[in-house]
Amino acid sequence: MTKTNKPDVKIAVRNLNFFYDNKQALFDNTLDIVANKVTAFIGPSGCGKSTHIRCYNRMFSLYKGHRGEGEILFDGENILDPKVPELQLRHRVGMIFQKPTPFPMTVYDNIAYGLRLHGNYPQSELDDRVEKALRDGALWDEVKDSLRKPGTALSGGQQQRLCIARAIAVQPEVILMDEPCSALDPIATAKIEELIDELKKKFTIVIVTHSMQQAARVSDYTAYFYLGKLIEYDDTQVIFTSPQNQKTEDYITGRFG
Ligand SMILES: Nc1ncnc2c1ncn2[C@@H]1O[C@H](COP(=O)(O)OP(=O)(O)OP(=O)(O)O)[C@@H](O)[C@H]1O
Repeated sequence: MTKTNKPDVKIAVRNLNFFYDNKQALFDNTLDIVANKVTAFIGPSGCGKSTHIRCYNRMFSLYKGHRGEGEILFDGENILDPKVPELQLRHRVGMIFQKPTPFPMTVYDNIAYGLRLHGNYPQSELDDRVEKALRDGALWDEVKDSLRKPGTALSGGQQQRLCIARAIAVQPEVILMDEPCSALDPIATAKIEELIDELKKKFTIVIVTHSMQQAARVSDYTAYFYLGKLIEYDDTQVIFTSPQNQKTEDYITGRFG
């Protein structure tokens, strides 16, 4: 099922096809990402989940020969159009990767980096914004006495929350998360999941996950991909309790994949 005509659609994807040179990786993907909700992308390895979300910030444009066709309407504007400036797009769409990627600098500077890039704040305001981002990233209490330590000295789970805090510091509208917990233990994973629940009040979140339990726990909507095609997209509860497509059912019941 494809969700259409929702008043609070943040990203409307229409007939998205994607090519790595001659190899087609996505086929006619059409779906709506609803604002201030969590949408999970699930499916077996290599089915195009990462390829799909990376189109939302046009990350592929870094590579010659990788191209997306169709439309990705972000608040109505087609962000596949090269006329939409990349810097502006990456400001609006934050991204969290599988492995935490703190910059090789202090905890403070990890957050301040993007703020300095996008604004010219006096020191006291910069301090306030860094603190707010770390609070919103559920990390402040753990790092407030070690802001001058390297970000890379934090634990894996803390590093991932640092990356989330860094992403939200510049106040994006959408946060993409590509398997954000796959390198984390269950306790660190639980903290990120709690945080996701909190963040959706302010941001629209799209998460790629290999864990169906995680998709069921954190998301409002779930999209099932297979071989680059969007097979089914619906309320998470529907996908996990009464999927309409046999392929989805086979996947979520573990008969396949
Ligand atoms: N840089 C690339 N060059 C060529 N083909 C690629 C490239 N990246 C991905 N692919 C191919 O595109 C298809 C979709 O890959 P993608 O990484 O999007 O899938 P995925 O569902 O996110 O997989 P996983 O769950 O393993 O991360 C696969 O067939 C993959 O081999």
